[in-house]
Amino acid sequence: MKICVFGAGAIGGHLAGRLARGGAEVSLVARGAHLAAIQAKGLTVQAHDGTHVSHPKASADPAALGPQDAVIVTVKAPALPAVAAGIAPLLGPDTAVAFVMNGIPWWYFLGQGAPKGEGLAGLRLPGIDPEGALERAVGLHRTIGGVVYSASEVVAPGVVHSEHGNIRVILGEPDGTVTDRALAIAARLEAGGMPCPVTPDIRAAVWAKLLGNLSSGPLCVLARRGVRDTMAEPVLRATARLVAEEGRAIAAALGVALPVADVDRVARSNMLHKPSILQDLELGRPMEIESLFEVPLQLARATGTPTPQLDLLVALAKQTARAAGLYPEIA
Ligand SMILES: NC(=O)C1=CN([C@@H]2O[C@H](COP(=O)(O)OP(=O)(O)OC[C@H]3O[C@@H](n4cnc5c(N)ncnc54)[C@H](OP(=O)(O)O)[C@@H]3O)[C@@H](O)[C@H]2O)C=CC1
Ligand SMILES: CC(C)(CO)C(=O)C(=O)O
Repeated sequence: MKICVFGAGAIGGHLAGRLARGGAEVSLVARGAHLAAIQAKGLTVQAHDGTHVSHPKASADPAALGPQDAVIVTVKAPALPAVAAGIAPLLGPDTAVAFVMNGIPWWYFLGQGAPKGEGLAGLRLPGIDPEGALERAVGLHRTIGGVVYSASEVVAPGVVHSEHGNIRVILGEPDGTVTDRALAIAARLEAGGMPCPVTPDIRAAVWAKLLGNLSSGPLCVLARRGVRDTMAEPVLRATARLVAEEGRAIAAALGVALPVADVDRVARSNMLHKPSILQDLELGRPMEIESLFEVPLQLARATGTPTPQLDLLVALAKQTARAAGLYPEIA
């Protein structure tokens, strides 16, 4: 099975390594020093189950890789317009495109399985897919939703480190059907050591993961410390739980009933890992503020859900991003 990972940084690198181990004909789109290192020395993935080096075909130019059976998109959300502009050469008539990323995805309100509430059905999210470029370039018919649990970082060009063994990808079609194409990608990931259930309710999986990003992201950005160090301050751990509860309330208002256990899980999180949004701040890279924080808050407003903790923390996180030149100033 030919699978291309578009944006093979921390997560994409980890997945590409797993796919290679699982016997897929894997290629990747990357750039800069990371690409040069992969081309020269291969892709190294350091994980709980060992260090694995693979040699996938790698290019900055999708045209050099050609049509695929599946593409897995693992860029940060601000890079999605570039994916829209560049993905065409990877697409054949039946190519599936799985978006395995954090945050509210561009397709959330589209298609059969989407929320039907007033003002929500068919809602486009221009903060995530400006001018619908991705929807046009990929289309809902190709799209598979994805969520990933893997605390990962590019620790040197060509080298991805993943912190713990509690890893998994969850795939799901936006319309809730369990398709052969999703199962085929999942089988390749599983063969490479990445558990990969295919769910009929990918929107619930999106929110269950997002609770973690909401509860730890803004606080770690403000503290500029990893999860464990940030949450060592008891008030901040208590706040993380309140924020997760607010996220759960937004999800509920959209028809996604998450168990309290999801709040418990994220409120207990004790990983050393610096959330990827903090990695971006520290490295001066565009931050995923829209898909992780802003859109959830817009949905809170649209559904009349109070989110006082999140309002304050996201406002402060945005100011931090602005001070670093990584988020637009208020006009
Ligand atoms: N890191 C983590 O622990 C986790 C991250 N996630 C989510 O996974 C997604 C990916 O995050 P992560 O892997 O950390 O991000 P990274 O920044 O590490 O990886 C994205 C990669 O895509 C590359 N890229 C972006 N645009 C292009 C382009 N046009 N052409 C070629 N390469 C491109 C980037 O290159 P460059 O660096 O040059 O911009 C980078 O190497 C995000 O949604 C994130 O929130 C989810 C769970 C955990
Ligand atoms: C912190 C973590 C692992 C989970 O919330 C994450 O998703 C990220 O680094 O972006």
